[in-house]
Amino acid sequence: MTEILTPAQMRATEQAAIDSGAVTGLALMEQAGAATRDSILSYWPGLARDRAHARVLCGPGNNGGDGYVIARLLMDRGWKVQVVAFGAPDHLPPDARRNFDRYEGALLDGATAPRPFEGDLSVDAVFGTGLSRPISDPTICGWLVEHDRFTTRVGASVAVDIPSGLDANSGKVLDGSACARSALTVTFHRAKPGHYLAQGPDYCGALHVAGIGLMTFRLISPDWLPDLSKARLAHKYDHGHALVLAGGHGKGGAARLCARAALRTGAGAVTLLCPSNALTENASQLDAIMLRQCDSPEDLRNCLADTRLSSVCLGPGLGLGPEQAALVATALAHGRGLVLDADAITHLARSPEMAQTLHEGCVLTPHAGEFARLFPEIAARLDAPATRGPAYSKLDATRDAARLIGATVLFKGPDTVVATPNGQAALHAACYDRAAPWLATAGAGDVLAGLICGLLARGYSPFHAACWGAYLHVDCARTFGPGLTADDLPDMLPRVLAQLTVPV
Ligand SMILES: NC(=O)C1=CN([C@@H]2O[C@H](COP(=O)(O)OP(=O)(O)OC[C@H]3O[C@@H](n4cnc5c(N)ncnc54)[C@H](O)[C@@H]3O)[C@@H](O)[C@H]2O)[C@@H](O)CC1
Ligand SMILES: [K+]
Repeated sequence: MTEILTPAQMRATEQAAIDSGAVTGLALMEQAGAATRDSILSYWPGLARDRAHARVLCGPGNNGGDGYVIARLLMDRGWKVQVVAFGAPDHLPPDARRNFDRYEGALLDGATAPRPFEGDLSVDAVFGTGLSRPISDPTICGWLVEHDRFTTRVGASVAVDIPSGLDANSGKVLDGSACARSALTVTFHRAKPGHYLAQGPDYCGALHVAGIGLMTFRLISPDWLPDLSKARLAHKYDHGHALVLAGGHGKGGAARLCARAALRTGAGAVTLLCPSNALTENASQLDAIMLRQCDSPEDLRNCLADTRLSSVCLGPGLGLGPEQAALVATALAHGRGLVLDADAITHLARSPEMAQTLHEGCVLTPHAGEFARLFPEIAARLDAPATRGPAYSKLDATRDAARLIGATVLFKGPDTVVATPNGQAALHAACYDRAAPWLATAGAGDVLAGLICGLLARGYSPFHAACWGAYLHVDCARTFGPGLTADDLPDMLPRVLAQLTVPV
């Protein structure tokens, strides 16, 4: 399903992101310009090679501001660029004005008579979603006619956000307005109705929808999950190798639950690492899962030297002593996909230096208590009574935590929120038709950590592994139903996966 936003919804999304402090209008404009440049270079690879000559028509608003960014970025690549500027610079909105000032190339006043362009690429950044009335200014109309002719004659032309003169809401050319066709339209974040309705497709040419770093927040739903089947001819290590660290003698149950879940997600191999005093205990309870001794950070380093290892999980039943803290530090130094749960989170909370070594490959899976230990100020803000709307939410808290710590955070609960350091976020709410009250059972969290570790091993991103792990976790619980214990969860995965995947 591809979501479409009306221009008003798009403006509200941008404004909300700016108001939240997550991004500035200037940063969005820079991203919009960079995304357009990237689309140009990928759509016309020949131009990318040849250091082409571009003309950019820049309007009096923020669409024009995008145009100034594009002009600068193409010049940075060695292109020859000419901007045709409409409207007085002093009347440009602030972000567009900043980019007008940063552009140091050739500039032609848009009030001069329109002339044909003999270069390689023409860019229409005259009006975007701010178009509110027909374009009637004869000189602007003349320049748009030139752009339209260039599209027919040369072919390499781009509309920024929407062809100027086209209404982004209806796809209609405003009555009596000039409107220029382009070969390619690059719009931002989401397509608008006008790209698809009425005359829209005819004027847009091809359509690229480019991300500009706007935060999104989605519900984790089955239509979002990938086909988790295994490739027919693949080798086991093609599906990754997960490593799970276990605690000492008598403490291995949590790690075994975690390892079983990781293997059931389809990871090619799972190895449990444990101290020598726990080898017998674990050996007597594991078959498909490999077992290896680990009594020191040196042992862990040796193990991590195997390049086939694609993810690691630490925390369930690990222990809170200094030896285990050293293991967490060693795993973090290795930079692989890493799930940090339970005791590993406590080690991070105790050592700000260690927390600083977290990286983008890490997923932290705190429950509310662990979250409060790791992020006391954020937790206090979340726990404070909501006296005014909009009140600080679990979504806000998880996003702030992920940004602060520089890793993906999955904040557990019946309402589980996943967020990344760049503000991407998703929610899995085990309520309504997804309620899973039997999931409130000892060891369920260890299984979740294992699911995420297995998906990381298979090559999914930390964000997706966390989101899909949360979804599978609840599906397993719902599939088993009443009487569920954590041991049952991994054994439910085959049934859950069979419903999600295309049978081979
Ligand atoms: N708001 C944001 O944060 C972002 C906006 N972006 C760009 O900004 C565009 C929207 O910018 P604006 O809202 O400044 O609007 P536009 O740049 O589309 O239009 C500028 C202004 O021209 C005036 N105008 C409308 N119709 C006219 C006409 N027929 N003749 C003469 N003047 C007319 C209006 O006062 C309008 O505000 C988007 O399409 C997109 O390209 C991007 O930079 C991404 C971030
Ligand atoms: K435009």
